[in-house]
This record gives sequence, C-alpha cells and structure tokens, in this order.
Amino acid sequence: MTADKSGQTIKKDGDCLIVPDQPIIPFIEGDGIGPDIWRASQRVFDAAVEKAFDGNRRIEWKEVLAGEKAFNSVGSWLPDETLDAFRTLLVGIKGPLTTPVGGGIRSLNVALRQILDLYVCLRPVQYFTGVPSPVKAPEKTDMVIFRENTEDIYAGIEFQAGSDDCRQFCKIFSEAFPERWKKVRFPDSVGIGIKPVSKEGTTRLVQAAIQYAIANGRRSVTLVHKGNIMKFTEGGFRDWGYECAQVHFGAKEVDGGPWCQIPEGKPGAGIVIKDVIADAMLQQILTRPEDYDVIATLNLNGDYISDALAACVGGIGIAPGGNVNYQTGHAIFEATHGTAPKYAGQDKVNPGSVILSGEMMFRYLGWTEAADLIIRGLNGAISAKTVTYDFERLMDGATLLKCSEFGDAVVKHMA
Ligand SMILES: NC(=O)C1=CN([C@@H]2O[C@H](COP(=O)(O)OP(=O)(O)OC[C@H]3O[C@@H](n4cnc5c(N)ncnc54)[C@H](OP(=O)(O)O)[C@@H]3O)[C@@H](O)[C@H]2O)C=CC1
Ligand SMILES: O=C(O)CCC(=O)C(=O)O
Ligand SMILES: [Mg+2]
Repeated sequence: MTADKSGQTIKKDGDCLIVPDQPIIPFIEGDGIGPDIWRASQRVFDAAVEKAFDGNRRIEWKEVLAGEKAFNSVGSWLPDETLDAFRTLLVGIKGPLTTPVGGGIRSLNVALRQILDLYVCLRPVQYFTGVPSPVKAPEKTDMVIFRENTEDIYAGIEFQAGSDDCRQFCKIFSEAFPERWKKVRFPDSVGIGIKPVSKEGTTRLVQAAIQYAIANGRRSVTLVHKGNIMKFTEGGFRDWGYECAQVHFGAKEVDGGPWCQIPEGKPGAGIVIKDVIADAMLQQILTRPEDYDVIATLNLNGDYISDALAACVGGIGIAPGGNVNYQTGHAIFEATHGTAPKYAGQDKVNPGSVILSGEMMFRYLGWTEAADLIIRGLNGAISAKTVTYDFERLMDGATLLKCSEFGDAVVKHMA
C-alpha cells in the first residue's frame, strides 16, 4: 500500500499538468475479472514506459482499495484513504467494481465520478484492423463519446415503492402539483426516480467536447438526446448545447438552424454542431456510422451508446475510457465494461480495455511515446491473431491466449 519514497505527485498549474519522471499513480484492482486484467495491463504499462524512456521514467504504482477487496479488508466499500489518494495524486486508473441490481450499495464507480466531480466520461471508439466485428464495415466507426458523468438519473435520487420516503414524496408531490400527479398511472405501487439535468452541467460537458473536436481536427459534434419526450431535461441539454456552441465558440446557425457551424476565422472553423434523437442515433450507428464523429450526450444515453458502439468495433473487450475534470485535472481511467463475474479468476478475458485505458492515461500525461508503443503492441498482437477468447471465437485461424498471455503478446509486439 505504501509508495516508494522516490515517487512524486502530479500537479496542475493553470492549464498544464506537471508530470514528474516518477509519478505516483493510484490504482484500484477491481472486482470480478479486475485482478486478472489489472495484472496483465500493469505489465504492459511498465514495459511501455521502460522502453519509451530508456528507464528514465517510471510509474510508482500505489494500490488503493475499493469494492469487495476494501470491504473485506477494512469494512468500507470506498474508504476515505482511497478518495484522498485520487484527490491528492490527481490521476489514477481502476478496474471494474460490482454494483448489485435492485437493492444493496449504490455504484462505487458512479460515486467516484460524482465525489471527484469527474464530469466527462470520455470513451473513444475506434476500429483496430483485424478485430472481428458483427458489422460489415467496422472501420467506418470512428467516434469519441463525451458522456455527462455527474447528473441525470445517475444522481441516485430514488424512492423505493412502498417505502415511507416514497409515500411522503408522493404526498408532497400530489399536493404541490395535483395535475401532474394525475399522470402517475399506479400511484400506490409506484417507485420514483429524479432526473436532474442542468445548464452548468451541460455547458461544461459540451464545451469539453467542442474543445476536443477543435484540438483533434474532428468534423462534427452531435448532441444526442431524447428531448422530444423529456423536454426540460434532455431537451434542455440540446438547447444549452447549441447555446454553448454559439456563445463560447462563435458557432452560427446553418440553413435556419438549429444545426450550427463554427465560422471561418475562429478556431475549429467548419466544425458542425448538430443533434439527433437517441433512438434514431442508435440505428444510424449501424446504417451510417460515418455521419458521426464526436458525440456529446447525457449520462444514461452515454452508457447505452458506449456498449453499442463498442460492439460495432469488435466488443467490450477493447473499449477504454477516462473520467476527467478538465478544470481541476483530476482523472480516473477505466474500461467501459464491468466485472464479468462468470469469468472471475480464470485468467481468460481480454485485458485490452484496461490496456487502452492506460494508453489514454499516458496521452493525458503527455507520455505519448509510451502510448504509441501500446498501440503498436496491441496492433501487433491482433495482426498475429494471438488473441483472447472473445476474439478467437470469431476469428479464423486465431491462436487462443489467456488474459496474461495476451498482455505478454502486446509487450512482445512493442519491439
Ligand atoms: N465501470 C465499472 O466498473 C462498471 C461496472 N459494471 C458492473 O459490472 C457488473 C457486471 O456487469 P455486466 O452487466 O455483466 O457487464 P460486463 O461488462 O461485466 O459483462 C458483460 C459481458 O461482456 C463481455 N465482457 C466484459 N468484459 C470483458 C472482457 N474484458 N473481455 C471480453 N469480454 C468481456 C462478456 O461477454 P460474453 O459473455 O459474451 O463472453 C461478459 O459476459 C455489474 O455489477 C455492473 O454494475 C458494469 C459496467 C461498468
Ligand atoms: O457503475 C456501474 O456498476 C455501471 C456503470 C456503467 O455501466 C458505466 O459507467 O458504463
Ligand atoms: Mg456501462
């Protein structure tokens, strides 16, 4: 648990991250398949850094506890020490953590995002040549999801059907808003959830998405919402998103709006800001994925879209992500998938999602040489058809590797 004395803290100075040569990086191993994929990934990270910087840089890993390992050893699912480590050390990485369905604890993953105000869930979706995919032209899918990470139905404000709290909430609501209360079809057995979506939350998310599009030469930013039905939450997201594009980036309406475009003379000139209703978008990612580029969306939509897009490019086994607050610099990188409990402890699953989450982390730190090596190693292992079960079952002539062996193959192909 204790880091070597030589490790140093990453700091933020204005817009810049100050990254020492031996940063202390906190990590959570995770539940279920977490220990297997973490072990395989950590070897890849260390090898990439060693090779990229000839031993002049090194990561000082600091394990912090969360989830089942934390509960079993210190009696807390998310100890204060863990939160303190992420707060102080700024940038970290984690494996997946279990969230029970229905009752039990609320999501620790969501809690980390909310407590540290990591308002962007950044999930790039790109195709790696050779990966088996269920779609005809997976290389046409090249999107980057900006999912709002702190609001929406994930706020966790819920009232369980039949509980005293729910009865009290229903009483207050029915008295204050009798006309709207009449719309609740089965009032005696209803459970209620609250969906907060704010202008502030939307603006900082959409701002980050447009800034990313400008910095990375992307063509468009699409606001994905269900604003036809949820007018003041998802519809608000759409309207505030367009307003953000106009106020902060000088975008002008095209063809009478609401689509708009950043005009000549401004950074990001030519980038189109558009919107689409979420259900239509989910069919269009299959029929014409080339129409989509950077995606800005709300929390629940972003969760669904992440897994759907991951499937288009070959599955959740290579779907990385990062939870980021671009203002404070805090970031925790993690895979899109969960704990896949049926595979726990079998050294079987694909560690690619955590490996690529580390690749994102290295780019975030400015350690691009190490990130590039990881991409080279991953491409090499996939091209050689040396892959884990999820790819092997769909690839002709592939060699089946264990989780740990796939990590070794990535390291081998960095050379
Ligand atoms: N950020 C986080 O920590 C997240 C946590 N969770 C939590 O994880 C738990 C389990 O969730 P569940 O809905 O089963 O979703 P999972 O993502 O854990 O697993 C669903 C399926 O995805 C495939 N899969 C997942 N990870 C990998 C991998 N590394 N390599 C290859 N295939 C993989 C497997 O497919 P197949 O069966 O086809 O082999 C697996 O059965 C829940 O408690 C959930 O709340 C979920 C998402 C994110
Ligand atoms: O927190 C969880 O258990 C699930 C979260 C999730 O599915 C996600 O963030 O993609
Ligand atoms: Mg999810």
